[in-house]
Amino acid sequence: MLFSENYFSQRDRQVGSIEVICGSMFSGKTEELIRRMKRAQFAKLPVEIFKPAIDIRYAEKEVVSHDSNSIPSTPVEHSSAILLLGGEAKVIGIDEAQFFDDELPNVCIQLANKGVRVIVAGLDMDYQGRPFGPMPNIMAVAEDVYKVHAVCVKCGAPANYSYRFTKNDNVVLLGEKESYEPRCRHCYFHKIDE
Ligand SMILES: Nc1ncnc2c1ncn2[C@@H]1O[C@H](COP(=O)(O)OP(=O)(O)O)[C@@H](O)[C@H]1O
Ligand SMILES: Cc1cn([C@H]2C[C@H](O)[C@@H](COP(=O)(O)O)O2)c(=O)[nH]c1=O
Ligand SMILES: [Zn+2]
Repeated sequence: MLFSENYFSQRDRQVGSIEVICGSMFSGKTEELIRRMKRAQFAKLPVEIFKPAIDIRYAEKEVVSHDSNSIPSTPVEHSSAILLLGGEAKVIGIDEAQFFDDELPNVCIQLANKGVRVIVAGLDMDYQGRPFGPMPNIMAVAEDVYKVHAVCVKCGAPANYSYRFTKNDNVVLLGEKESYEPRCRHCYFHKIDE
């Protein structure tokens, strides 16, 4: 059984927790976040989902996967807004966490300490293979870290890296398949057929 489905039955207390879903682009992070949030809704738990306001790729007020699964969400500029807008939610989902500010780990800790199950999805690494934004610090304080993998577009192996082929050095560059592809370690570092 997943840790995430076991969280609220410890001696009749509602126990808060932090779960992280991480991996490269196209690895299924958003689908896994949506799956967990919908299961919480089936359990009739009050839920809220947040995403950074800059992420307007598919929809302004929805979290949308590359496979077009979606769930309503609230865009916020700063992580502190999650504390204000979380209300009475027992389960809080946060997508594209790599784009949030450095306060996000602290926000997650405060929520979990008051009994909220916090589920965070985000890129663990940027296009250069470096830890991305607040993700490493959230992973450090999480009870559970679940790493998912895409399929390497070059060789079909599990992909751990997001390869960017658009010439742009900014760490933040919103995009999809026109700018990025998932690659395994070998195909990422050997830059197969650039
Ligand atoms: N190379 C690939 N490997 C795996 N999934 C891919 C690939 N290219 C497209 N997809 C699609 O992306 C979906 C995952 O989308 P999503 O959950 O939004 O990923 P993430 O949030 O990690 O970017 C898969 O179910 C699949 O339909
Ligand atoms: C690697 C990398 C990605 N981005 C952007 C590109 C997309 O808009 C998101 C990731 O979305 P996904 O749901 O994980 O597919 O992040 C970026 O800005 N910088 C990067 O280095
Ligand atoms: Zn490969």
